[in-house]
Amino acid sequence: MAYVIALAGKGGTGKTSIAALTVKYLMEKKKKPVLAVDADSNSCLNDALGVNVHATIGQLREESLQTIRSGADRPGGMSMEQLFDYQVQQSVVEAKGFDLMVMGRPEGPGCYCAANNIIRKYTDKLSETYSYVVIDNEAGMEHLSRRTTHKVDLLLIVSDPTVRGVRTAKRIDGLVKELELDVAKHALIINRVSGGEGEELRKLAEEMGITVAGLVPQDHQIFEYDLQGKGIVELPADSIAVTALYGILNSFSIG
Ligand SMILES: Nc1ncnc2c1ncn2[C@@H]1O[C@H](COP(=O)(O)OP(=O)(O)OP(=O)(O)O)[C@@H](O)[C@H]1O
Repeated sequence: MAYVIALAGKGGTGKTSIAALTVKYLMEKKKKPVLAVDADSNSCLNDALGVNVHATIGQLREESLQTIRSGADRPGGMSMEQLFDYQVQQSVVEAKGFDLMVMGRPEGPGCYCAANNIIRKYTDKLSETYSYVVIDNEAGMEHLSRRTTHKVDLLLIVSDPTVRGVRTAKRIDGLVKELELDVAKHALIINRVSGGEGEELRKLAEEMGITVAGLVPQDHQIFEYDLQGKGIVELPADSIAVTALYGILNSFSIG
């Protein structure tokens, strides 16, 4: 069974960037198959990973529904479920060192939940094939209550370096307990820290009863890579964000 790391946090905190750098860490340090799952319809994990996506779960679901409605023949007489399983396997982007599955932007009533259920089912199914799964979750908290991520070894909650950010993180932290989610460990990363505020926010978070995993600094190289359209998985080892995050991840005993 894979070791599952999920990322949560409100939009714009750098959750997707931390997810991509976590994939980079696992590829470099563990050298075993990694599955990245973009379960956030608003984020672009593929850009951070520097790969193109040809089909999302949302699109595949739409296509399958159309096949059912049109009564068209299915290849090899496959059942609808077999066809969809096959398509999902085909949609997984195979990159150097990791694979990627994307939820996309499901349209129409009920589609969001359906796509979420599909992604959950396939994450479970595929987690038997991979040693590590990294899930970039929906921004905000409602996804946790939908239990997109039901077996999670490590949940990293990402906050920006603001008091409001830490308070939002506290709400997410509280939900983990309240909803009795299947999360073995959870901790906060304060991202984009550029000065003394990081330590003050760490203190505030700890006073609120949140476990702080560590601080990741504001890194100009991330901006440069974004500007050049390069995936941040290519960041060099001397990147200050990479160094800080690797230190944080080393502190967890990731199997
Ligand atoms: N440590 C960092 N240093 C510099 N820039 C960063 C850092 N972390 C993230 N960023 C930048 O902040 C912006 C938001 O990051 P990202 O897209 O990862 O956030 P997000 O929380 O996933 O947001 P959303 O859910 O809206 O996509 C991006 O432009 C990203 O390049």
